[in-house]
Amino acid sequence: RPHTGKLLQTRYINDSSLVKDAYDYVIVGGGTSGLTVADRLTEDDKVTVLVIENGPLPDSDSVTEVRGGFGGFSSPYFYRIQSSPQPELHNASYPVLVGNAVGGSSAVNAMMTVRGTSEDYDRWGQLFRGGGSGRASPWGWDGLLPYFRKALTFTEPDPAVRDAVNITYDASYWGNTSGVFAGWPSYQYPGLVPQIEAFRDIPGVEFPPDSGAGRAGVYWQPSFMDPSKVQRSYARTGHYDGINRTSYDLAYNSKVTKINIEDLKATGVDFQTTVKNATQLRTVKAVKEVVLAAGAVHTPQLLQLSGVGPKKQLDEAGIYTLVDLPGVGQNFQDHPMLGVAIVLRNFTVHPDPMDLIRNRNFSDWAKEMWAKNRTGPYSLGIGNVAAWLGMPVISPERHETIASKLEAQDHAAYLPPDTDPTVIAGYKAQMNALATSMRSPNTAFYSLSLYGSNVPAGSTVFLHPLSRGSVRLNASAPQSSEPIVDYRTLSNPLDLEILAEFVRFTRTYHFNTSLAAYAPEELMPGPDVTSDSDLAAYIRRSLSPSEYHPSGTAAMLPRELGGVVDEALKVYGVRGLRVVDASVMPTLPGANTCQTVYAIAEKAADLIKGDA
Ligand SMILES: Cc1cc2nc3c(=O)[nH]c(=O)nc-3n(C[C@H](O)[C@H](O)[C@H](O)COP(=O)(O)OP(=O)(O)OC[C@H]3O[C@@H](n4cnc5c(N)ncnc54)[C@H](O)[C@@H]3O)c2cc1C
Repeated sequence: RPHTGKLLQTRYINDSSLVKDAYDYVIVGGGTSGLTVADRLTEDDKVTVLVIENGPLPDSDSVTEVRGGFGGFSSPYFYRIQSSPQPELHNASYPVLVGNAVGGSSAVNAMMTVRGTSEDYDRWGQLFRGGGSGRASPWGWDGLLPYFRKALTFTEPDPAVRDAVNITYDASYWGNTSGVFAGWPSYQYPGLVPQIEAFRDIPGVEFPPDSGAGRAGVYWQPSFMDPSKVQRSYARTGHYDGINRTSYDLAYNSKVTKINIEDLKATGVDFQTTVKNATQLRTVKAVKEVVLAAGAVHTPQLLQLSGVGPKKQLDEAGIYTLVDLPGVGQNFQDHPMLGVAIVLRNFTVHPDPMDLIRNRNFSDWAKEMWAKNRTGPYSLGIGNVAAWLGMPVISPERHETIASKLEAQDHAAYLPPDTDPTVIAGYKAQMNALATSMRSPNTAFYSLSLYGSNVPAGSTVFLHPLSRGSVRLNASAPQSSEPIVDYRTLSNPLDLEILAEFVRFTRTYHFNTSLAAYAPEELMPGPDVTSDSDLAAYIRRSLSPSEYHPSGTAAMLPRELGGVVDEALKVYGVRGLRVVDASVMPTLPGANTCQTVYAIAEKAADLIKGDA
């Protein structure tokens, strides 16, 4: 057999002949959620699990390095997918970034570790309870908080850095039992302090005690970083490497092509492994369950390829429909980003991030600190402080009007004409829930990360967009091509009105607070761009549809609301099949998605164990 002893020892498999015929659970996708669930299930040594991962096993500093956070678009560990042209954005097409490696998107993300507010998760429960209290739901804030705690091991920041810039946190919102770490860099820029303080001049802005408190406001958040190694901490390091269990196999460079479903029960999967340009085809059986963890772009693709999805679309692709489930691939959501650039001409707080380039003494010191003991500015990722604010704070004057307009909309008009009535009903329920959230200060719609330089802020992020996109098979080559990803950005025109309020609020933050003393000057969109129509034109030119948080395409919703999975994450109409990844989020959380994915996966593992 063409394998090496080394591979057997580490239990990473890249030769499918080493895969056994059957496992208790077959997990599709060795990413953030897949490895978390696999680790937890194999804590019982009688349980056998195979994880099948399409991507390679990276051995690269580009994955582990924390410096700067997001490593750019050119990583070899992304799928190569371009969105369909976006009609509301001058028909531009955008890269759809998702990780393609052991560790999935957790291996390539920007390492910001945040969770949404309590209302974000209570809303999930409400959608199952006709708008009633979501708090009582297993997926409400109270139901999820134990899993947020379980998902990460929190470590405290260095006291000197903490005191220098007033980092606040409350460890009671965190846990210490996971192999995935939430850590802190050993350096922060001093300019962050006045930039945080300026928010005190804005009515309604709160300063919650911790990023994990479930409350909107301005707060510090850790990074997905192993503080002792000062390296990325992710699903692979936390839930696979170093875990010595012979019951836990991981086949990489291996693509699942189909879920096998017999008599409406998932019995296993077909997959192909690429070894030295040769392709091996295999089938493996799942004695108990097949668990989908392929992410929000590929999980719906795989369901559709296996005959579970909207019948009309499957017919077009020549795929026999086993279960007509109209919600599969619908309800696609991501966080759009809009640049607003305002420079503070008199801001002279140093060192600042530009000094790494401009100031020789500072950059020499930074290099020395890093070389000596991995401390200093090079231990900083994308940043650790941001504002997460609700619409009553962002737009005290207009939010009520926008919420009322949302309730009065003919919601079907903003989905494609052939949308199934159940999916429309789900969209309406979501929009009504979001109209309520728009009136609450504790659902963050807007976020702005701070960097401590004379251009204080990054892009504004739209945390609860109203537009919904889709992921569907490419009917001309369903098996061999990537799915068609359509963000449908700005398809609900109220999104434009909300984004215009974001620009106006970002101006307020720079010009009407203590930052005004630093001589702000607006570079983008520019001081003359003030009317609704000029702002809309700017937004259409500048908006990016994605912060790389694809979600919602196998939504946990009642079936009559276009749902794909129930509250136990089981796919409607098929036994022995669950989804455990970002696809199940019915609405996005008002936060980057990775921490929520870990919490969903931790909870999923308990649900699966409970049924075994
Ligand atoms: C560039 C980037 C930056 C980001 N920054 C942040 C951030 O700073 N903070 C944050 O909280 N979130 C961030 N995110 C989002 C976050 O990382 C994701 O939401 C989360 O990791 C998704 O987890 P998942 O389990 O749903 O999917 P993934 O982790 O993507 O895992 C899916 C896995 O399934 C595999 N797969 C797919 N199809 C198949 C198949 N047919 N057969 C076998 N395997 C398959 C994939 O290769 C992949 O490894 C970022 C994401 C990206 C891409």
